[in-house]
Amino acid sequence: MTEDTDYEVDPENLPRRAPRKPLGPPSVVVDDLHITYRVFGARRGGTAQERKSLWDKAVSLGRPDTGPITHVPAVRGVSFVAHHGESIGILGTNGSGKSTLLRAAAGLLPPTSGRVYTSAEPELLGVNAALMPRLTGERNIVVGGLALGLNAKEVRENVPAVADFAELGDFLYLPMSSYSSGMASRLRFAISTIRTPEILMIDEALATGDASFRKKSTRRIEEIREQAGTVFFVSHSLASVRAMCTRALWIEKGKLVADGDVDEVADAYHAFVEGRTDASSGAKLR
Ligand SMILES: Nc1ncnc2c1ncn2[C@@H]1O[C@H](COP(=O)(O)OP(=O)(O)OP(=O)(O)O)[C@@H](O)[C@H]1O
Repeated sequence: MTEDTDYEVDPENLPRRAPRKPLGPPSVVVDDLHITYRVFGARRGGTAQERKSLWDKAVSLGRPDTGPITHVPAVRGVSFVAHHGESIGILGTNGSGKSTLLRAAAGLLPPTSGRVYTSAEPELLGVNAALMPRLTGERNIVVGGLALGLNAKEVRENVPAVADFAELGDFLYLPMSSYSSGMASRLRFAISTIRTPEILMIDEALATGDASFRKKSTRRIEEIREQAGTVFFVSHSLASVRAMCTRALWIEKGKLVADGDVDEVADAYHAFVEGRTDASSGAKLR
């Protein structure tokens, strides 16, 4: 077993994927996207290229302890077109660039080069989605709802349903700092899906939920997809990706090595993490 294949999720516990419908128009177009992080003062030395860059010298000026900037190419030339009505799993081993790709597609990271076009503002739901730990669950629902564009009346009307979906019980009136990670992650999911977003991006949000919550959230994602939204889902759980997605992108070392039917890509990825094939064999699926 490897850390990249989650055997804890019993596929029998997940609802069956709905039959595929004809796809709608494009919702997200990613064109030759490159994202390179710049890490300041990561180490002394650096390559000749790094030492030569005037920009790098300029930003290090006056900081004698700072080594040259290290460039971390997290996404390298990824292109794909997502359509309304698709749910797309993003697979890849640790550090392969999944979260970076998702954050860039959500407009939270500027491309180093390349373009991202979206038909609506994507809703990014992640384990780090910003809720406020000192506020109660109830206040966080209100703040989150307002941030999503609901009016005060709609927010008030939605509080009981969100609290119920997140299974908060009496914790609704306690600060979020007292919540377990599972409870906090259920609340994030419930808030982010108060209204049906056109493009929903989920980064491992379901990983901490128990089997029954995963079932419930999988159904909600299915509803969003059926209402012709596009769902992106980054997860290490192959079972969840297979259950929830119609298509999968597999990235390794920042490059897209496979893009196709979820079962075919998941099989190729599974064989790769089990050490039976190399990543290049997945490229056939593209
Ligand atoms: N803020 C950052 N600054 C510098 N490098 C980063 C930053 N965030 C990610 N990286 C690097 O970019 C690469 C891709 O990271 P990313 O988090 O996108 O991968 P991932 O596939 O989502 O990983 P995981 O499965 O472990 O969550 C990694 O080498 C990582 O170390």
